[in-house]
Amino acid sequence: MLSNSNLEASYNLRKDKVQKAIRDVYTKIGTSIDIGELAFVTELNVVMNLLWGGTIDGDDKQDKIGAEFRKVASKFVDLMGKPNISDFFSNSCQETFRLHPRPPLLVPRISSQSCMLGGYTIPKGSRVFLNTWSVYMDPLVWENPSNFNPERFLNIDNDKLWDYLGNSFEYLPFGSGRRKCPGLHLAEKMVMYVLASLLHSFDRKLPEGENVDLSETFGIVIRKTKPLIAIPSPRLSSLSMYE
Ligand code: HEM
Repeated sequence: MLSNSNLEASYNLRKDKVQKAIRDVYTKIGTSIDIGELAFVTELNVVMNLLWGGTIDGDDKQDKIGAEFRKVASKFVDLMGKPNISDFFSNSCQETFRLHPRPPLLVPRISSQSCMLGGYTIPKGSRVFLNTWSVYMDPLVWENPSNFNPERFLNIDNDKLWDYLGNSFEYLPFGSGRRKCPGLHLAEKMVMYVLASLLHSFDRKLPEGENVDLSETFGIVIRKTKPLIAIPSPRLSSLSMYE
């Protein structure tokens, strides 16, 4: 829309609007004029004319520009209504916590009284391990559970609150109840902040001949079997921005 050729094509329109502004000012000689408002209104008039097109009689080019502007503007409005990159980023963290939970089992609990759970009797005093990893990999709970799909957390069609507070039993990356992770708010912010800062500040590549290997080794916490080694290079325009 604002390419040189399009601006060139709208030269007559711009000239008209500026001339009109000059004429207006001329009629107000000797009085005070708000220059900022004048410039703003003139620019707005040009844009509005481009937006609705066909301002200059019989000039096809103007119609084309108007149509193009409308297309761009409607795409923009459409985009504004959609979840943005920051949603996608936090959804990516949520999905990472699901697909790669740090502790596969929550802290063990002891049942304070006998109860029935999923058709099983849990006698009073039993030590209970909650295997959240197997919940996250259960196709009855998560569609295509082994796929990395941040969009599943977008909450568009479902009323689930996918937060970290431990209220949805399908998703407990920081546990639930009185023994849930006391570091959750710190961890939530730091993971996002550190990851976003790294992505913003550096490009990265793998060492020669290496591939990304996501295999994991089970334990009290799940670890990557092979550490991820990446070679960073600066992305920001000036080295002083890293100080
Ligand atoms: C991404 C980072 C982290 C994850 C995914 C995570 C996850 C968890 C999980 C699942 C539990 C078990 C909760 C339960 O059984 O209900 C837990 C417990 C715990 N976490 Fe974290 N955690 C993280 C970071 C932290 C940090 C930063 C701290 C401290 C500053 C912390 C301190 C603790 C402690 C002390 C417990 C034991 C709580 C208890 O048994 O009462 N964690 N964490």
